[in-house]
Amino acid sequence: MTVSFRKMHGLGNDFVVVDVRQSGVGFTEEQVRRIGDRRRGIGFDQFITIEPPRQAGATIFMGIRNPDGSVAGACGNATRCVSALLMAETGSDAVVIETVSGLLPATRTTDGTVTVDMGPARLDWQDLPLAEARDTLHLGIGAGDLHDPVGVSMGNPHAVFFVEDVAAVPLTEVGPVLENHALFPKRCNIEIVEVQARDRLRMRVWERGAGITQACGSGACATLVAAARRGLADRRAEVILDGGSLMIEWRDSDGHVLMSGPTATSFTGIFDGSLLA
Ligand SMILES: N[C@@H](CCC[C@H](N)C(=O)O)C(=O)O
Repeated sequence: MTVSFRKMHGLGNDFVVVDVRQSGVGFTEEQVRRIGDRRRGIGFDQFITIEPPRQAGATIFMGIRNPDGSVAGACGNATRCVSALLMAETGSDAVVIETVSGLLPATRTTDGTVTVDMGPARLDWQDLPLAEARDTLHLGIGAGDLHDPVGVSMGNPHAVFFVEDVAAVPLTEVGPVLENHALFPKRCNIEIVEVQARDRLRMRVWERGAGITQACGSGACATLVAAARRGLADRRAEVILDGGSLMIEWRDSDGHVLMSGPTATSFTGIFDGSLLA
């Protein structure tokens, strides 16, 4: 059996996308790790499966896995990429992506930008989850010069640290320490953020199960929410990541977070048998 895939990215946050709606093919944790090897496999920040929908109203179900094989509850950049694929397939400018965290409606504008309703920001300590009850506005932990992040769940956990200069933070050192902090029983995505203006935030990310990536859509959403909660930003802002910018809005009426940005396909291919053995 041949299995084809598509390599996509959103601002350099890259994905192997496999459509298993017809074949029903499944991938073990070991296979995902092998495909994720950037020298011996293909390499990706997230491995994405397009599956038949499980809930009424959804166009497809999207499975999300990190290079270490772990399952993730949200991936903003992949949601835009998969939405663009389905829009091309259906000819519609509106689709609904289902994940383990819920239904995410997406729309496309004439310039090709895709906007995803990432759902409500979840702010209770159980939502992340944390190991114990704490106010998510002040988690009170730290590493190196980083201290006291804001906790936000966008269907996956984020801890957002505010700093003077994102370039000065040794993210490869503090990232793994904070990702695996005892306060996070399911580990955590770590964002460091420099507030440049009330509508412009510069962010770098250490992703759970992936390490430093060029962009993290759910992390950009968590960043805006955290900055607004701390009174540092308005409810709509540009979030500038290593790979480019996303526009993020935390809607007043229902607390949903809207993320807008580009999508791209790099190439398509067919898995060699040895990767799936
Ligand atoms: N790159 C993603 C987030 C991917 C999942 C994350 N590493 C996790 O484990 O929660 C995005 O664009 O949101």
